[in-house]
Amino acid sequence: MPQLVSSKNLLFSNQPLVVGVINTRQLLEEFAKTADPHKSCDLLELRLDTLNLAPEELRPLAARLPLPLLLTARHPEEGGDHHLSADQRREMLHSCLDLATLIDIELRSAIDMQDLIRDAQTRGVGVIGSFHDFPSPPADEVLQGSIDFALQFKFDAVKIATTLQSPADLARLIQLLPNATRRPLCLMGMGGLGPLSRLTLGRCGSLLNYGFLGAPNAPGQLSAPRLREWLNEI
Ligand SMILES: O=C1C[C@@](O)(C(=O)O)C[C@@H](O)[C@@H]1O
Repeated sequence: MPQLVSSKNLLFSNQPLVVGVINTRQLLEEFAKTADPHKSCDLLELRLDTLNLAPEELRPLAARLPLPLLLTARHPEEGGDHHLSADQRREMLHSCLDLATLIDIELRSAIDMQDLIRDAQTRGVGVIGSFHDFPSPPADEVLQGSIDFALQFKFDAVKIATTLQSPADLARLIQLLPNATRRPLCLMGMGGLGPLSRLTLGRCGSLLNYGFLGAPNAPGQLSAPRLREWLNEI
């Protein structure tokens, strides 16, 4: 069954949600014209760093997108495009904050971006604290420490994306989920075990599960429609 999630209750969903990534102008234009996108995903992530559009170009298209929006302007050291400075990323997020349901801020930028984080939360925009560790999952203490930091900083959800080298790495992520009672957790693997991890973690309680709409923007992503379909089936 496709899920109809209102912006307000999104972070309280008791079902795994699928995030479709929009990272090209072509996809942005296509989805701005789509009347019924509910089959493929529950919300759309706009990768502002990859799109790198001026607000005058971006806003009219973003305003026509038919699903709740998650805005991301990724830090260059966590996979962000165009080597954007903190000021540029803050400005990108700020210029579209009124259109957002959620924004994603790396935990490493929490202090730099704290005014934006509190501004967003005051306006009812949920803020995800994220951590991307590409080559392999860090030690359990680092994973748990990131979650604890995010909770102390009052992020509304925590997201961790990391390459998985073995099934044991996937098991370590699964074990984090039962501790997530205080805030939603969004966990995903990348690499060869990425697809399996996204299904398993989604079904074990990971809230936001990313899939591609055009071409993958991370190794190990499934397409959003397939992720949606398989999560519904298992
Ligand atoms: O952080 C994430 C997760 C992601 O990297 C993935 O692995 O699907 C895709 C990114 O667009 C998003 O910002």
